[in-house]
Amino acid sequence: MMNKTGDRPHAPGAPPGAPAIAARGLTVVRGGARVLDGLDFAVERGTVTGLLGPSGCGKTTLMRAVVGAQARVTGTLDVLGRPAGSPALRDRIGYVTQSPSVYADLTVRQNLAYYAAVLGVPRAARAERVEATLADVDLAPRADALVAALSGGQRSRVSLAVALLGTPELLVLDEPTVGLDPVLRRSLWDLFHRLAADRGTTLLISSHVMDEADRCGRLLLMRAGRLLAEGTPAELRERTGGGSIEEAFLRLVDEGVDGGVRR
Ligand SMILES: Nc1ncnc2c1ncn2[C@@H]1O[C@H](COP(=O)(O)OP(=O)(O)OP(=O)(O)O)[C@@H](O)[C@H]1O
Repeated sequence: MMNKTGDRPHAPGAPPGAPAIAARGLTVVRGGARVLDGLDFAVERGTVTGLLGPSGCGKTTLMRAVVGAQARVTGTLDVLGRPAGSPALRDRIGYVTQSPSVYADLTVRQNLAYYAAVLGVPRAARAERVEATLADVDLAPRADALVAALSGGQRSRVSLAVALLGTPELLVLDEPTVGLDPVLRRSLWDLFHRLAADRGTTLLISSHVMDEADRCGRLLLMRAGRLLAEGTPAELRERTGGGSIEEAFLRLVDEGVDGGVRR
């Protein structure tokens, strides 16, 4: 199948089953420091993968590299079978940053209608796609409210809705549940799993809150620009003998697997 730009959907040599993200020796230098330092990992398609680590460990930088928005990236980084940043990936990836990027002086529905047009959703399908997306993020009751009048959590759901409009194959979400109440957090995680199960969407979701770890199918644990471990929550617990992912994380730090001082 050809896409809009006439490109093949997979890079030469990249099999259709290639991981959604494959990194080898991924390194990023910012302000003279290596903020990502030789990361090797893969994110399989159709998974909900959590990118966990303390504030400042490099999660946002990694996500920016994946979506092609980060300068000074070295090593290998393939996304959906193509080098990260390839123009052909643009409408196959949805990226939601920590700061909502929607228009405060438009209503929720007006924002979605505008972005549906920008994203090239056919005119005849737009209204239906907007309504379905409003329902997905649980914002139908606030559809006619100005974004300026919404709470922070509601605003971030409008940004999420914009990313969903394009039906991306890969969704990259930077701390989407920060500051949300537990009920809303649960409903968003349910939505993330539904997207993976029903549409085969791959989700890479960052959080600095370790208690969200068990909501993810797989985890990438980061610290200080390095990958401490990857696996399912159960695998990481088993490997470290820790009770919670937070304990597993601390054990990995103590073991010095991140290249820190070994005891
Ligand atoms: N523009 C910049 N120039 C130089 N260093 C930067 C720049 N932006 C970020 N950094 C540094 O890069 C490192 C990684 O930052 P990054 O934003 O990726 O971390 P993070 O894990 O997403 O943090 P948080 O959870 O607080 O969002 C930090 O040490 C930060 O100080």
